[in-house]
Amino acid sequence: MARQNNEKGLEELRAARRESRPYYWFVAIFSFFVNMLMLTGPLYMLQVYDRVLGSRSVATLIALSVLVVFLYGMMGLLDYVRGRVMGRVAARFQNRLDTRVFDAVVRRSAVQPDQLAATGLKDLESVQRLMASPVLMAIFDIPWTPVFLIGISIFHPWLGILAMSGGAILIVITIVNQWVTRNPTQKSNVATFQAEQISDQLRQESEMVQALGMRRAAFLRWHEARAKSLSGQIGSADLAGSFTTLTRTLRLLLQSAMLGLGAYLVLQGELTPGAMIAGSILMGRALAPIELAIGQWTLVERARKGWTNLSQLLSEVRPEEPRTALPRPRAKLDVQQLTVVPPGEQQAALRIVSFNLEPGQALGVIGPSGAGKSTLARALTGVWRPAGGKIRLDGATLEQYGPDVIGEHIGYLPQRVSLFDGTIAENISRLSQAPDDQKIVEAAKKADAHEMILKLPEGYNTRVSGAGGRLSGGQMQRIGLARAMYGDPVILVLDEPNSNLDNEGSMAVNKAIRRMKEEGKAVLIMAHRPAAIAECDMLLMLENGSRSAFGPKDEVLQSRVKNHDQIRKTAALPGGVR
Ligand SMILES: Nc1ncnc2c1ncn2[C@@H]1O[C@H](COP(=O)(O)OP(=O)(O)OP(=O)(O)O)[C@@H](O)[C@H]1O
Repeated sequence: MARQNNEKGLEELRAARRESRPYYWFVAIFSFFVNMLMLTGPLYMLQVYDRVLGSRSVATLIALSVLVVFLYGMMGLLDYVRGRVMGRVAARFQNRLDTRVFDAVVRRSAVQPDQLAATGLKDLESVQRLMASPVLMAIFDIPWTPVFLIGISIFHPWLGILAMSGGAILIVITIVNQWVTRNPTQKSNVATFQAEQISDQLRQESEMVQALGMRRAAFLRWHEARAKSLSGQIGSADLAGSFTTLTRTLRLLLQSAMLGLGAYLVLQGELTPGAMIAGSILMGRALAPIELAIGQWTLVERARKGWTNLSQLLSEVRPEEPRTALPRPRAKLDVQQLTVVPPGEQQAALRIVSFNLEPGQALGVIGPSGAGKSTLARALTGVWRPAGGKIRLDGATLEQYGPDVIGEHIGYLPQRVSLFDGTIAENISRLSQAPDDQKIVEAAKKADAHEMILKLPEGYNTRVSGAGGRLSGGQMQRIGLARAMYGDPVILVLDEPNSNLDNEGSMAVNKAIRRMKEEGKAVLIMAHRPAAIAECDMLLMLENGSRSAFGPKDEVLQSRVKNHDQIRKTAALPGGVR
């Protein structure tokens, strides 16, 4: 069932892997020669024992040795080249999927920040690591194992039987290893991930941890997760280690057993001493790839899990369809019967809400905490998709524009502004590859942040961090407003713009709203405070996710006052509302 659901993602991963098919052939052909050249050692041994020692010819020994040096040199070269090719194939695979996986991670994190989203990029890296590792090369070598085993059988059938039984035991150990280590490895990976998450969060909130005297409690919480992760890691390393030791010991034992059996056959006159030594070496070569695979099983297991996670992520977050480019819209917003269900929730946070906004208007969205104001802002900026109803910008639904284009047309100032590591200019230009200085300054001026930025030590080149660094809450909000206005959007969505602002800051926001209106654009302001709706012409009241009033500001306010009076009067009557 899960396989079925992941089919689309699997197909994408396989397509990316298929792109390097010619290189796999190249590596397979190189592997053929490498494995043929692996016979150099046993054949040299055979010749030295059976020919050189018999004939006592130094010249033959020198000639053979020169040949062996050359052949080993060739083998080393081919092995090195195939390793480099696979390293590049792995990098190519990762490169091909980087954009797609990154996009899927960002889109999923916005609506469902779960483990699948958090580990997406690491999952891709784990697959890439396996592809570039010697384990994958071992897969190209494993088909040669039977060939070597047959080679041993040619020396003597009994030697062949012993080698094949040894090989069979190793294969059984590989299967048991995979079966036994899968769960502990996965559990340990999950525990490690949780410990990392806790430490990341505590680091980000270090100020609060310090200020509230939470250091000890925070440490204990992290330590508990860390201890779980460590014990998980030790457990799975112990398990993996015991299998590695078991296989290594078994291989050494088998090699000696081969020698012992070979010696017996030599004594019986059924085998030459050269064949005895060569058989033992050949068996070592035959079983080496299996031993390598077992030794590196954690890598294989991590990549396998990564592959499954990626296929699920890519199946659930499908690529965006290419869209026909639409002309720059007018500031006409039409919201019809909008219902929004927060990701992972059953209950709608907005229910059948309709309203419209014309160019040159500002709409205040007010209502108590939890009424659905931020939910509306997220839906209008395309972060959360409507579960029902439509949002139309100048006639076209938001999906018809595509997420990046929507960002250009609808500027958004979230309730909690956070900046990215970089300069203020880079932040205002939304980390654009080709930032336009003129547009940056223009946006800052519109947000009335220009003077404030110039006063900072390095002006627009002042570096800031995720949490703002040296900036105050109000300064961050003004830079957030400039970022929202970068690129001249037609609609501006401001979620609680005044929450961190002083009087001057609030006036700056009001000025920005006035200017947008004069330019024929539209603004939506989600607000608690009356100061924030001073510039609004229209008012939308939300209560418990539903529209309780919508219309010109004064009318809505008056009707609310009337209602209020009415309620008060009713309450005053005997038996009225108490
Ligand atoms: N990410 C989320 N996941 C699940 N539920 C959410 C999420 N965000 C908001 N909600 C729920 O949606 C409802 C509306 O929340 P919303 O943030 O839109 O309210 P709000 O009017 O903006 O409140 P405030 O004025 O306090 O910011 C709440 O019941 C809240 O619990």
